[in-house]
Amino acid sequence: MEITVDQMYRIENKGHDMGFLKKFMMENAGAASVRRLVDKLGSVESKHILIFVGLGNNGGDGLVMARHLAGYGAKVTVMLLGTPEKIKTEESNWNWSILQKMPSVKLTTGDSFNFDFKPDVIVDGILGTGISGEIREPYASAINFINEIDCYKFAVDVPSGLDPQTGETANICTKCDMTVTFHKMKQGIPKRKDLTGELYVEKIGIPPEAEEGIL
Ligand SMILES: NC(=O)C1=CN([C@@H]2O[C@H](COP(=O)(O)OP(=O)(O)OC[C@H]3O[C@@H](n4cnc5c(N)ncnc54)[C@H](O)[C@@H]3O)[C@@H](O)[C@H]2O)[C@H](O)CC1
Ligand SMILES: [K+]
Repeated sequence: MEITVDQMYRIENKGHDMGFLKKFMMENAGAASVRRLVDKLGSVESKHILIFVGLGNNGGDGLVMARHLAGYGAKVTVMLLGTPEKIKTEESNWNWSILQKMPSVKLTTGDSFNFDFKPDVIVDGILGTGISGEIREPYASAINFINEIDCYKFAVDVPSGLDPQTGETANICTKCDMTVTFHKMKQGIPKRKDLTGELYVEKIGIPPEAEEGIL
């Protein structure tokens, strides 16, 4: 069953109000994404993984992935597209503060993408269901950078720039090899397999009762 983006937000909020907090949904989203990635690649040990994170909860899922991937022995670099004070939600902030205590993960911020390594994998945690309008900077430059590099590309929830409701793209959009979306498929995503690559839906622990009155 495919659902709308509006239904997804309402289910998420209802689950949160039931006490299954968004930070737990985010944890499960990031963990499920890493499991899919590790299943696909076999091992990520010693692989250079570059994770682009936006300031919303799509970025928060990317921060969770950074912690899990470090646990699998990957060399993880996080590129936060903005300054830490601008991180929008409590759950993303919480995950950022954990990474600040983890020297195994390199944290970078800003809009200059001069890395001293060639990534084996890029994780796109820039924009998810919160996208609106044309892509603004520095997100636009990050999306262009991702599309110009030759490596394996993983999209968190939806390739950034793709509207998960309509399947239409903004001015630019990442082209990925795998996309993992959460809870249930959103209507626009499967229309664009050319951008998502392999597409999976993962449960993130939201009680089915949170759908009552919404689906
Ligand atoms: N489905 C679930 O139950 C869960 C989903 N999770 C993840 O959360 C994101 C949605 O998070 P949200 O904070 O609502 O939105 P985004 O991260 O997509 O974007 C937020 C932020 O981005 C800015 N923005 C919007 N449009 C543009 C644009 N065109 N150019 C530049 N910047 C833009 C704007 O400021 C927004 O505030 C979902 O996709 C999942 O990945 C949860 O982690 C767990 C539960
Ligand atoms: K994304």
